[in-house]
Amino acid sequence: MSRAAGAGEALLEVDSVAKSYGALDVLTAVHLSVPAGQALGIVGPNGAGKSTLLSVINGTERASAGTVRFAGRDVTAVGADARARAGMGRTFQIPRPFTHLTVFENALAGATAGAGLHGRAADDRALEALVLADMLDVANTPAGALPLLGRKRLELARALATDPQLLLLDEIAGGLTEAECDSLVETIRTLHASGVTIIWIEHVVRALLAVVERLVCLASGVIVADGEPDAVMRSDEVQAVYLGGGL
Ligand SMILES: Nc1ncnc2c1ncn2[C@@H]1O[C@H](COP(=O)(O)OP(=O)(O)OP(=O)(O)O)[C@@H](O)[C@H]1O
Repeated sequence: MSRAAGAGEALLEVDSVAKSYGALDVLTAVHLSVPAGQALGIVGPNGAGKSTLLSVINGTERASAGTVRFAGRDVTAVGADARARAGMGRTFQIPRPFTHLTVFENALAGATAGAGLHGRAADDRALEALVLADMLDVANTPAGALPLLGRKRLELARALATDPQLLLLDEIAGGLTEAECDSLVETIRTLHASGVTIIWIEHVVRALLAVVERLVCLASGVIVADGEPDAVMRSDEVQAVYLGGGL
C-alpha cells in the first residue's frame, strides 16, 4: 500500500468526530484537515479534550462518531498498532520509557513493536531515530538515568523509530527550562523541515509558535479557532477561553 496521500488530498482528515465517556462528551463534531508537511499546533485549557483528540487520531481511543482518514484510507476502525505501522507516531504527555533498558534498546522497541521491523532494518531505524532526536551520545545510557530533557527526547525517538509521516506530540515541552525547551524546539523544527507532518499539543505556547504555521484552539471538545497562529492567539474566541486563566 502506498503511504502517500493522493495529490491535493489531506494527509489527515478528521470528520465530525465525537468522543464520549459515558455521559461525558469530551469531543463534539471535530473537523480537522491537515495537509502533508504542515506543522499544526493545538492549544486549549486543561480538560478541553486535546489529548483525547490525539488518541482518537492515533487509535489509542476509538471515536464514538465520525471518521478519521489517514493517507487516503479510512482508519476509523483500525487499531493503534496498525495506524503506527501505517505511518503515525505519537509521544505521550507522561514519558513511559522502559527504564531498565538503554536508550538504544528503547528506540529499538519502537522500531520493532511500533513499525514491525526486524533485524538489521530495525537496528538501522532505531539509530536513525536517535540521530533525529539528538540522542546518539547517550545511546548506551539506561533510560531510567536520563534527566527530564533526555526522557522527552527519548519519547520523541521512540515515536520517530516508527518512521512516521505524521508525528503527534503531546505536551513534549512541559517542565523544561527555557534553554532545554529551545534545544527541543530546534530538534522539532529540523524534523518539520525534513517534511514530517506534525500535530503538536502544547501549553508552552512560546515553543509552539516557534514551529507551527497553523494553530487550533480546542475548548470543551469544540474547535473555537483555527488559522494563522498569531491571529488565533489574538482572536476574541481564544481570549475568551483563557480569560482569567491565562495561557
Ligand atoms: N478514559 C477516560 N475516561 C473518562 N474520562 C476521560 C478519559 N480520558 C479523558 N477523560 C476526560 O476527558 C476530558 C478531556 O481530557 P483530555 O486529557 O483529553 O484533555 P486535555 O485538553 O488534553 O487536558 P490537559 O491539557 O490537562 O492535558 C477530561 O475531563 C478528562 O477527565
